[in-house]
Order: sequence, then structure tokens, then C-alpha cells
Amino acid sequence: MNIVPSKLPTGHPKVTFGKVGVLLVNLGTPDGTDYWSMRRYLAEFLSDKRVIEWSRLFWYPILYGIVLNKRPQKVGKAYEEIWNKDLDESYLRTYTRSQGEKMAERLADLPNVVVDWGMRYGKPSIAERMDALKAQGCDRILLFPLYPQYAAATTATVNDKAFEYLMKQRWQPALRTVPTYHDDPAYIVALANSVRQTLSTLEWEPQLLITSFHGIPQSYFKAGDPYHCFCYKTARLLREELGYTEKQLRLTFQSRFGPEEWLQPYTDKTMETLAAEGIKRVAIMNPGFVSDCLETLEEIAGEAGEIFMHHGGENFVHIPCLNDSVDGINVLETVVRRELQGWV
Ligand SMILES: C=CC1=C(C)c2cc3[nH]c(cc4nc(cc5[nH]c(cc1n2)c(C)c5CCC(=O)O)C(CCC(=O)O)=C4C)c(C)c3C=C
Ligand SMILES: [Fe+2]
Ligand SMILES: [Fe+2]
Repeated sequence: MNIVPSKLPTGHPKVTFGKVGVLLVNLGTPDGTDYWSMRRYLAEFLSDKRVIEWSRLFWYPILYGIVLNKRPQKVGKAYEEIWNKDLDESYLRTYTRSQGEKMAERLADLPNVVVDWGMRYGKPSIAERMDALKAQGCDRILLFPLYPQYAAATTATVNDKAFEYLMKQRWQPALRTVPTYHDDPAYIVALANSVRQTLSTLEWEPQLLITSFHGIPQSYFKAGDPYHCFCYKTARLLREELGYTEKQLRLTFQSRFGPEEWLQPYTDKTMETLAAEGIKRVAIMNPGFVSDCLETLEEIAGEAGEIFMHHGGENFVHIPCLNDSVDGINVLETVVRRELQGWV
């Protein structure tokens, strides 16, 4: 409920309150595939201390001297291959917007709840959308980093950014952050349904299902990041839900960046050796990604498939992420309604 401005004493600043905001936040994405858009995006992303933990004194000369000169062109070409040409944006932004819109429809029975969406890097920024929620009278905000498996490089940096915004506010909204939901039954069932759905369209049967998660450096894992265990738990629960044996489902880690050792087994290396093991029909999915994006469409559906076929594979299918499917929104709605308890 908002105080009607006409009832306020003369000279009293306008006050709005009484609503609850739900802010969905994904990683982010460049505004375009050109050099400068890519460079701006990568500079913001790769100067985040939660993403690259090396000392700034060591990392910045490499970032500004080498990475930001070469990588924008290379990665821009990869983005071009998976760009949503209809809306002139990446699919990550298309799906995140659609998730926000569909979530708002699902929560229509809660008239005091306002749903919005934003990105950790690039636009729309977390600060911009938190400002917009406040302006609409949200004095409580549920912040939902869209990562089923908590990691410092993803969930924590979204939370950091929201708290950084709060540091500058005179009237801070109360903030709740959504915890890891890697073992939520709604999430596991939705993943299993997506596997069954894709496999039902095939004329062949996979010998192996690979669950490929984004990796993190080994050093982050050794420093206590729980991400590794959360990925393994998701994969185990999915295997049990599907009724597969341990041989029928394998977990791998993708998207290595830089010279460090990352979590293993690596997805690309695994794809090279499967056929030699006698595994020639493979399905692969990315349970850690709420939306399809560069890392799933280009690196897995594209590159990983090519590696597999080049090394003797015969059949390959990529199972899409949950995206804005009915099941995908069911998962997000289940988590949001649970975390809103006591506020609505
Ligand atoms: C050290 C670098 C990186 C860490 C650690 C990292 C962790 C991490 N990332 C995701 C999800 C996504 N990453 C995406 C792209 C991407 N990731 C890195 C680096 C690290 N990620 C880079 C440099 C990039 C940009 C592309 C590139 O230059 O290779 C994306 C896709 C964004 C898109 O617009 O499509 C996602 C999503 C997770 C879940 C994670 C750790 C758990
Ligand atoms: Fe990443
Ligand atoms: Fe673990």
C-alpha cells in the first residue's frame, strides 16, 4: 500500500512502500557482437574478483594488455553464430526476459509482488532494476541468482552487487537471497522430463547421457567452494530419477579459461575418447544453465558435438536447457514461492 501523496504534510518527500520485488538475475551478455560491445562486456566480467581471483597487480596487465585485445574478436565471432537475429540480442537475454514475464504471470495471484529481471554484467544492471523496484514501492526484495548450483563466481557475485547497491541507499529495502537449489525435487523432475522429451524424438537410443557443467578452477574448489559437490548431487539425483545406472550417466566440466587446472573430467577431452570406449551414441545436457547461451549452444551443441563425431561418434544430440518452458518456469516458481514465505 502506498501513502497517497496528497495526504502527506506539505514539504514531505514522496514515500512508496508495501510491495515485494522479485528480481531474477542471470550472468549477462554483450549488447552486440562487435569488438567494442564484446570488449566492454568482457572487461566488466573479467575484472570481477569473484571470477578471476588472481592479484590485480598480476592480472590487470594480462587482461588489458592481452585478453581484451584478442578475445573480443574471437568470442564475438562465436556469439554471431548463436545470436538471436530476430531481436538482435543473445538468447540468454531473450530467455531471461521471457522468464521474468512468465514468472509475473504465474504470480498474478499475489498483487503486491512485482517481478523484474537483470544481469550481473551488462544491461539491465542489478542497480538499475533494484532502483526501479524501489520506485514502485518495493521495500522487500527477493534476489534470485539464476544458478541452480551455488558458486562464488556466480551466485555470490550477484549477491555482492545487490549489497553494493544497498550500501548507497538511505532507505534500504530488506533483501533476501535465494539459496542453491541443486537438489530441489521440482528441478530434478524438470530435468528428467526434458531428457525424456528430447529422447522421445530420436530414432536412436543414446548409450550415454553426459551432464556437462561449467567448470571452475581447481584452486577455487580447494579453497572451499561447494560448487563441485552440488553438481555431483544434481547429477546423482537426476540419474536416480531417470532410473539410469552409473554407466549410463557421466558428469563432466566445460568452459576452461586460462592456464590453471580446472575441475575434471573435462567435457572436450571426454568427447575425444568416447568412441574408442565403444560409446558411439551420446546425449548431452547442461543442467547448471537455466538458459541456453554461448556456453551451451556454441560450445556444447556445436563444438562438443563436432569433436565427438570427428573422433568416431555416430549419433549426438544436445538436450536444450529448461529456458522458458512450462517445466522451467515451474522450477523457478516453486523456488520463488518457497522463498517468499512470510513476506506474502
Ligand atoms: C575464470 C573465469 C570464469 C569462471 C570462474 C566462470 C564461472 C562460471 N561461469 C558460468 C556461466 C557462464 N559463463 C559464461 C561465459 C563466460 N565465462 C567466462 C569465464 C568464467 N566463468 C568467460 C570469459 C565467458 C565469456 C565467453 C568467453 O569469453 O569465453 C556464460 C555465457 C554468457 C552468454 O552471454 O552466453 C555463462 C552462462 C558459471 C555457471 C560458472 C561457475 C559455476
Ligand atoms: Fe563462465
Ligand atoms: Fe565435492
